Amino acid sequence: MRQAGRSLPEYRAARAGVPMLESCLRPELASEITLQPVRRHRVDAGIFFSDIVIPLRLAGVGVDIVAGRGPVLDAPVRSATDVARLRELSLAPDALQPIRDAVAITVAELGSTPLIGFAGAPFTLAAYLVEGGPSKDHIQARTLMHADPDAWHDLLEWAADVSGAFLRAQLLAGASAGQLFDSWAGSLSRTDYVDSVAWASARVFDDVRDLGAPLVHFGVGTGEILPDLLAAGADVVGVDWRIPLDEAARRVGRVPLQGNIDPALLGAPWPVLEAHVLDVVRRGRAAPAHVLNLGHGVPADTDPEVLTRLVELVHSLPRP
Ligand SMILES: Cc1c2[nH]c(c1CCC(=O)O)Cc1[nH]c(c(CCC(=O)O)c1C)Cc1[nH]c(c(CCC(=O)O)c1C)Cc1[nH]c(c(C)c1CCC(=O)O)C2
Repeated sequence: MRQAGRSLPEYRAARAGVPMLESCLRPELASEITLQPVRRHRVDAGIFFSDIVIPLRLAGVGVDIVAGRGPVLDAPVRSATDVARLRELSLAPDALQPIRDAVAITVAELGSTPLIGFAGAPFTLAAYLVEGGPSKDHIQARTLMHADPDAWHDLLEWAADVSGAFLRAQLLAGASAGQLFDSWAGSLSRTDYVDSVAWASARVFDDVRDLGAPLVHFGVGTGEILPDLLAAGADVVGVDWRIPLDEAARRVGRVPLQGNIDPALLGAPWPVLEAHVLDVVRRGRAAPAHVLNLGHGVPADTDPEVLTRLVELVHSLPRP
């Protein structure tokens, strides 16, 4: 349950006075925040507390996370010249040390509970880099894709390499699985995804495949491209809340699925949420395996008791 920590008072206490990206780069703090929701909700795996823009920051890109808004760049990357300047930046071997340290501390504390590592997919990172911040339709990024295909290629290649290094560092330090978040891939036509984006996500998976960890590929609004997310090299396909898992299984074939509780229902009365969770579990049986989670992040105002109760409900169900 991504950003489960954000709804916790202990998260807000730990983060008090520390900027978001700074908290990701203090290994003891990042580890503590990763462990908080695992301790409280007794979920079956933790997700590493970090952010998709951390490898950009560590490579020297001027980026910050503005509360309530998201990642904001000092200077957007709009032209071939901007891309060439970006490509002069790279991750120094030592730059990822705080990430390795945080993962190592966390894995030691978690014991037999697995840790999921993650990275942002090149398109989603490019969407932030080109737009300079969060945007609705990622128009400028999608324009650059067609206006200057060579610059687009070079931008995605660079993003794939820093993201791949970020994910690889987590897996080498002890994370048990890796998830690639292409949060904004749903804004692309299928043709654009297949022709101009999928190769770069495949490049990230290729960077870590030799490590043998299961790899999850997730995007928001990606019902039309689920088979393409699989084809990029994933072992598991993540599904948002928009299509039911039995339909997702029909689209991707016999592949493990992850998903897809609608985050909006966390604020609904318990019987409504309970019926929804049971329906998700029932439809998930159409896949050969199902990793139950939310279709997207936990809303910050979610009552933590609801999350704990949801986990208890799922643990009480008979295993297939
Ligand atoms: C697009 C994206 C980002 N970051 C991430 C994505 C991809 C997943 C997705 O589709 O949501 C991924 C991410 N971000 C974070 C994690 C770590 C795991 C976790 O805490 O759940 C993960 C896996 C921490 C975080 N990343 C962020 C927070 C919230 C910080 C806070 O409010 O305290 C956390 C816990 C901030 C962030 N970072 C980003 C956004 C859009 C925001 C929200 C801005 C806001 O609304 O305040 C970029």
